[in-house]
Amino acid sequence: MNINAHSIWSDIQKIHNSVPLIHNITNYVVMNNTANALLALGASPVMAHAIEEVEDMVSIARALVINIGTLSETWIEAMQKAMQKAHELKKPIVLDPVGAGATPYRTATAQKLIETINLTVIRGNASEIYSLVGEDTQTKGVDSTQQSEFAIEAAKSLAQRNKCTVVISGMKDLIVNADQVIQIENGHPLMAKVTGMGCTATALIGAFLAVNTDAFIASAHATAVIGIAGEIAAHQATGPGSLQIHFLDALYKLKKEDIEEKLKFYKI
Ligand SMILES: Nc1ncnc2c1ncn2[C@@H]1O[C@H](COP(=O)(O)OP(=O)(O)OP(=O)(O)O)[C@@H](O)[C@H]1O
Ligand SMILES: Cc1ncsc1CCO
Ligand SMILES: [Mg+2]
Repeated sequence: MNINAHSIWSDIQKIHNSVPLIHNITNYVVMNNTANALLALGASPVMAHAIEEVEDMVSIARALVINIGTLSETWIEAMQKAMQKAHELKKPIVLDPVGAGATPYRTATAQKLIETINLTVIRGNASEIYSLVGEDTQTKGVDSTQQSEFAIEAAKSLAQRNKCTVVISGMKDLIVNADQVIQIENGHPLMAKVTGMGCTATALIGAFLAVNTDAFIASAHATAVIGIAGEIAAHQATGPGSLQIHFLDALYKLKKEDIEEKLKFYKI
């Protein structure tokens, strides 16, 4: 399977034209960042975690984004309820296992959510993905202690076992399913100095899943777009503060020519 500027642009246009509602159950830290990124991309975000409304919200949404960044018991219940409804209605679900591998509670919760139903995509950094297959690793809070390649076998087995796509983010981004791997080399180190860039990648994957039923390609497209927008933003920014602002503007103003010029990916 291949991705190119044309296939990425075609998905972006579908997002612009259909403005898909993306239901996010996400953490307090990044709610504002990920909602703004979804808007800049052309999607329509809503953050809703009350157990009383998650089924109704997911029923009108085109994709569900689950993020365990600031979890507690009632949130987990709401996540499971939303996931079950999404599954019933055949809507795509993307999980961000934030901090899995940092505490047993986070690792066990992420694993429990994965077992709840078949997810469409799981995206995390290398430490988080590695921890999901029961391997002992130390995630440093929400940050990875490993390079992306470290988690590739874990990602493959996770993808195979759960019939899903797995995205490992970091300096290199790896898009993994049972029988193929794409490496995307867009992005900039300054992105790791802004909280929630990974959570933003997960939310954008949600938007691409809403318009593209091929989860592997949709994930690769979203990952390339965040990397390219991050690269453009980093060249204009003087530090993490201005990077955030420039990132939203770059995402909003992204052109097909930018993708043609900057897209860097390899099949491995
Ligand atoms: N050193 C780097 N070089 C290039 N891009 C990077 C680098 N580090 C992170 N990125 C990019 O930043 C984005 C977030 O990836 P990262 O692995 O930092 O997520 P994360 O650890 O889940 O972050 P968070 O928990 O803060 O949301 C990805 O798009 C990734 O490609
Ligand atoms: C810093 C932080 N802590 C919990 S969630 C979050 C956002 C980045 O993952
Ligand atoms: Mg993360």
